[in-house]
Amino acid sequence: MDSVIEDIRVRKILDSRGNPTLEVDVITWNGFGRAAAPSGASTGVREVVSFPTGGVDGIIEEVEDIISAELIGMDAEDLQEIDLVLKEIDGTENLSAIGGNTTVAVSMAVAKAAAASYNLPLYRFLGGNMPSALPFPLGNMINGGAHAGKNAPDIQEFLVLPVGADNITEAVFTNVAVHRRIREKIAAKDPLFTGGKGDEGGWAPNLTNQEALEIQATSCAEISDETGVLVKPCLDMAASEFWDADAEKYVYAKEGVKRNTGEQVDYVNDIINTYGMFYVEDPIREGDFSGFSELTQKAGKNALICGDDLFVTNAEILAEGIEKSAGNSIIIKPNQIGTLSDTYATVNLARTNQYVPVVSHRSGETTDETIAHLAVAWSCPIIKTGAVGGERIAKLNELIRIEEEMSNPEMAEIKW
Ligand SMILES: C=C(OP(=O)(O)O)C(=O)O
Ligand SMILES: [Mg+2]
Repeated sequence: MDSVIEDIRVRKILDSRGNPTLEVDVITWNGFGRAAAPSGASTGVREVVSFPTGGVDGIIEEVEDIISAELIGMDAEDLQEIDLVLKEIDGTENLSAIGGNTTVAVSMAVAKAAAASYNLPLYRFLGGNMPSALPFPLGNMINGGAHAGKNAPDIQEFLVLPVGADNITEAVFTNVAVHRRIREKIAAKDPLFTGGKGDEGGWAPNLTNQEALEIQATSCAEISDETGVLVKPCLDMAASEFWDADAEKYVYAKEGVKRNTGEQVDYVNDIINTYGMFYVEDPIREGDFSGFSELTQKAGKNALICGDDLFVTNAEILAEGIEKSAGNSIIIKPNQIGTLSDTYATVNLARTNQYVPVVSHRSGETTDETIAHLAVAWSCPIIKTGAVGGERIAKLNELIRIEEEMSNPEMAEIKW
């Protein structure tokens, strides 16, 4: 009774790039949940469709009525059933009728309303009896590729992971210390650097990939020494973005270098060994399971080889990856698959096969903090959600609050 849905509101709001997105309110007899959908710039081709043709404006008039007609009167606790109804309302394989961003915002708002109906925080409602592990924050330091201007590096994200942090506060402030140090080093190298940032709050400098790698590595080493908290360099290469399908080469425009798949595998393996990379996401283009598998064989003991565009949070595609030993980690973005139930199924499959699940933001975000709760509830040991910027710190600060609330908090164990 407490969690029976009484009303649903859908509105158009801004995301961090200034694009429209959807926010959904779900009101139950004794609770309220609000969630908003993010959006990607370097999206995987097998993701569900965010919005149908016409975007948010094309659906905003009718979608509230369509969803309300089915969901009002249902119990928000029955999340799996509600997710099935959402998929039925859409009626397509890839959620292209009402959009995966619509379904995911409703799905998350329903879960939050159910939790609120019983006065529970979302991480406890979903995670059961008192989860106590906090994820390590994978913080974005330098932006390139589709997330920055044309003079920035080809590699999309230079990230860091404070693996030596004892608690979440120490972890997020260590990341910020590296972020500041990196700015100083960029400015020392390029007197014209304006301090401009990319979509996820990392610096957007006029540097080659090589220069950015050096600055990232030395900043990590210096901050590790100064703070005593070991912080490791990581990357999201988003390699599909610079794969030339006709030439069958990875095109590094900044350096004027082209690499075939074998050369790309060797290049990434060298980077992992040279800089002690802890984590490399999408080092190989989407669809190339064998390239992923070759790199995982070479480097997978030393580093996490993570699939984002490769897996698109889809359990069926992950199953194919597991069978082919492609990667040892997976990015988890709820709006790539469209509902919380399907997101959870993918996390579960990953965990039972020793793939490290990394809950992630999108490059276009809102101040919605839901993913912080998902990472804790589902024991995902890493969360990728930037280091600075209002829409990024919304999640990081929520983790600080969650840690404060726990009776015996500890940092998660990252093992594979
Ligand atoms: C967060 C990412 O970017 P986007 O949201 O643009 O896919 C990513 O590629 O991991
Ligand atoms: Mg990615």
